[in-house]
Amino acid sequence: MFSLNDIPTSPAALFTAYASFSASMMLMRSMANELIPTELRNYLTSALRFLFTPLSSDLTLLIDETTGMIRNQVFDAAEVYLRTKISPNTERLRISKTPRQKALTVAIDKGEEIIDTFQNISIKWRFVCTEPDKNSHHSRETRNFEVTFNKKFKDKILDSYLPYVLARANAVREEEKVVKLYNRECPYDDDQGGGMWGSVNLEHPATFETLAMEPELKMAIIGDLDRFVRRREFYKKVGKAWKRGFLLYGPPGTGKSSLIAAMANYLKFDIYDLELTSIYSNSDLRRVLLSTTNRSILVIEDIDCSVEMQNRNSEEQFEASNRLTLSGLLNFIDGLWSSCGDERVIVFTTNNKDRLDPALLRPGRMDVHINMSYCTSNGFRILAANYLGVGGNHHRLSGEIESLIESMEVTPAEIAEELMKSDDVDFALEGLVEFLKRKKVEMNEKKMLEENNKSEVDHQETLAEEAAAAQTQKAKKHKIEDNDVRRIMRNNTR
Ligand SMILES: Nc1ncnc2c1ncn2[C@@H]1O[C@H](COP(=O)(O)OP(=O)(O)OP(=O)(O)O)[C@@H](O)[C@H]1O
Ligand SMILES: [Mg+2]
Repeated sequence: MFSLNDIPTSPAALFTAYASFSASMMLMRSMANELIPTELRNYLTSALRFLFTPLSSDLTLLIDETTGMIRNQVFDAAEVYLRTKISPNTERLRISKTPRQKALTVAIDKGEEIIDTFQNISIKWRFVCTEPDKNSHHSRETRNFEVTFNKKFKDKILDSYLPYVLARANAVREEEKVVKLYNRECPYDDDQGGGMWGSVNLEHPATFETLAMEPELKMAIIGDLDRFVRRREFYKKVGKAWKRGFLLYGPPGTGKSSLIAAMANYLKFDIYDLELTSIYSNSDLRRVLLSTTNRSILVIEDIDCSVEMQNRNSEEQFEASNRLTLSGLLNFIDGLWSSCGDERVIVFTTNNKDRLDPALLRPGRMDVHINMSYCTSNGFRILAANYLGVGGNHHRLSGEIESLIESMEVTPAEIAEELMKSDDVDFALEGLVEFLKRKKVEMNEKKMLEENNKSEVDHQETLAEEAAAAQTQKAKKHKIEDNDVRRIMRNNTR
């Protein structure tokens, strides 16, 4: 029998009693672990906890990592959201980084708590992990978040706070998104998500700020892209596929590919670089296009050269009837995207707009045509700021450079190449002046040569024309002579 006299009073006795109590608890726990299956044990623990917890004013929501086989989006969002809420009081953090990531991911560790406030409501998050059952091969660690707050705010938490967490997480993901470049030639895909496309991170640093283009044109393109991504409902209302086509044309080195990279970096859309010459049939094309994702840019470079795919010999084709043609491609892209693609941008580039198939130019096909042309003074200023860190118009040589640029055809790529030759501003700009002058002389010489050639050709043509005229005259004369002969002969026979 237990009596009050049995209660230990001295510290030593208290310690001994506590030690023996703990030992027997541990023994009981380990016996229970062996005898009672995990599920039942978990159930009993939570039932007992529920029975013995005094009625609380708090409510706790459980957010499991998965729902059945599928990941729970609220869990994933919470994980991202809580990364932004880590306070200096947090004691343990988990750090990770995949090869693709640029920065470390910092996340809370199991058992850690984070206190958040939303509209003056205090919300406690706890990250809970349960160990896998050692006796079962299939069991794995389960992870969930517990969200605890005052019961009276239940509706506000469910209707406003959790949607807010989801939206914030999406925004963070957008910010952190690494734009990818998919290419069918690329042999690997780190994320294993590209299907038949290999991918690498798009490391192209081009942004709209660094692009040498007329500011108005730049603003117009940015405005167009902004409008496009905002207009989901509009496209739905008018029954059009939510896509936008761009045709970029201009000489090599004027920034067509750079503009595509700038668009991708701006929209945070992945790029699918489609090499049409590697596609042999419509079914091939369908498979490839179907494996691209929404919110992406499909790029077909040098479309005028790709048109030559029509001329491949029939042995290379799987079947003649299945042969890939440009208009087939366009119809297919239109059809496909009308039915299953959302928020797609398609960009064609060409060096020769005049050589393009009219099917590509007809209204409604490529929504925006952009002429990427030779460098202007404005373009030079941007390049000088990018490459040398100077406001291009503040240098003693700026005036000379700008008037040279305005008087000739020089591409941004050529200017960029010159500016890269030295870190020394004076040296680089002097080099650029030299280059521009040399190029101008060469261009003038070429022009003169062409003109000479032309006048030589003209002269030859004139000579040829004169010779032809003389020949005609001669022929006519012969005729007259002949006629004369005939007349004389006729006269003679009379
Ligand atoms: N408008 C520009 N603004 C900034 N840099 C540019 C511009 N145009 C060209 N460059 C520079 O020149 C390089 C080549 O340009 P880019 O590949 O974009 O030209 P392109 O028009 O696509 O040429 P191609 O017709 O040969 O494909 C770029 O990497 C960039 O450094
Ligand atoms: Mg290019």
